[in-house]
Amino acid sequence: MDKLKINLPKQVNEIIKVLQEHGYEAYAVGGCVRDSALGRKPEDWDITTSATPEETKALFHRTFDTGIEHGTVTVLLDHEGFEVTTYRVDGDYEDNRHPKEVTFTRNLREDLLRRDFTINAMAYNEKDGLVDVFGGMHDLEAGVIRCVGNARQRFSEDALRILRGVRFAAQLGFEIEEDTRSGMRELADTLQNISAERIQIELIKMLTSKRPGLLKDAYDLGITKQFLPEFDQMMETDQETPHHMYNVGEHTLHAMENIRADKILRLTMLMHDMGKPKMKTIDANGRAHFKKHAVESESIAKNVLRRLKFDNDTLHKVCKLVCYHDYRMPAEAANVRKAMNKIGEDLFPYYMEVRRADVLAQSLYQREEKLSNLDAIEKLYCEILEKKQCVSLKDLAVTGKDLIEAGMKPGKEIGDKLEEMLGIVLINPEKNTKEALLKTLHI
Ligand SMILES: Nc1ccn([C@@H]2O[C@H](COP(=O)(O)OP(=O)(O)OP(=O)(O)O)[C@@H](O)[C@H]2O)c(=O)n1
Repeated sequence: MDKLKINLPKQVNEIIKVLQEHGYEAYAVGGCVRDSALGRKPEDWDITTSATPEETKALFHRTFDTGIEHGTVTVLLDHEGFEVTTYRVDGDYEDNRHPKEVTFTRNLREDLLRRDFTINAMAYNEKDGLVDVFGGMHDLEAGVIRCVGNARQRFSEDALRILRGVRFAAQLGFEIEEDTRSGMRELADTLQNISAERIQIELIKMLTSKRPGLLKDAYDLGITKQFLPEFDQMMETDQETPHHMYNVGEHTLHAMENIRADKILRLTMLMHDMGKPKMKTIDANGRAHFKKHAVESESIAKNVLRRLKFDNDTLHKVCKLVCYHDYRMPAEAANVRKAMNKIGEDLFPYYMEVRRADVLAQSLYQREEKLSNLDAIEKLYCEILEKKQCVSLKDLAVTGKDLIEAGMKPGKEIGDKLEEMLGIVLINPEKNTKEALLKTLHI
């Protein structure tokens, strides 16, 4: 266990050695040690040291203050930046905009004790090898997420850790240890104090992990209620229809697991049915209906994405896909061209993935028909691309300028006419020539 050998990047080694030569301790720490032990390539390398930020800055030519109030200095070597943080005893991992008072220490063990989970509380350098005082390697091997020391204390230091715990379980396929779980449950409501930006980062990491279905665990622990009560409502809405075998929330979890790990796709599946709880009606036969739920889901998705401070590009794409997730059509080329126009050429392939994942998370009722309809639509879509057929104004054979030259007055009518011509071309692609389209002007 303690023979773990990590190939530290040469700059990390150099920073550690310079600090050591000047009488300080220094180690690679946290996620990079965890990922190396798992045989994964770390995303970034963090260094922890007994030197204060001022002492670190005095030893390197090029540094800048990344989060000096948190004790973090970035050292630049070979045009790359490496974060070097002074040992700390407070577990304050808040974003830099809301710094709390931070206490530094010269003791590595105390620093590790304040980290979130045992698997994230290991340090490494070439001189001492692995420093693993809280059984991180044991938990990595056993596949366990366990808080370092007292779980309630760790979560009180930073409530985001409650969500991080589920995120790591989802990413690594690990189980959450019992006491850590009960700490999460007890303190779940303190997640309310965490900024939307920090929640968003963890949520995306979790949704794009190999087990997005673990959101169910977050629901069971009272976690989703704190920042995504819309998901709880779905978990509490049954679907009494032959098309479904799960309630709305469970269907959502399956739909997420049936689609590839892409941020836009997973967010779309998470929110595609959020309008169902509100739109549910039951007919005289006891059968549930969810008319117009897609439009309602779109409006809820917009609110949720704004609340969680997502960027406009993500908001636009996800809302569009949510709005069209239930858009069905007979598999005929003209319908597919019209749908490509409505949904957008860039989003249409996503739309097909969304439809398929949705169907696969439904009951077997009419599944074969639904899937063969999607197969046929996909085939038509490929043919349309191959033949480079026009599905939007940018590929129309005439422009506004052509219409003016043909005698039309500049103004709104030009736009209307172009749309009308596009309508013709979507039905009959062979009419996409200047000659054929200008002829329609004189009818
Ligand atoms: N709320 C937090 C955030 C971070 N950490 C500590 O800081 C390290 C680095 O945090 P971060 O970069 O956020 O996460 P990683 O563990 O590196 O994981 P990932 O790269 O997957 O986000 C963690 O390993 C952990 O030791 C912590 O104790 N509590």
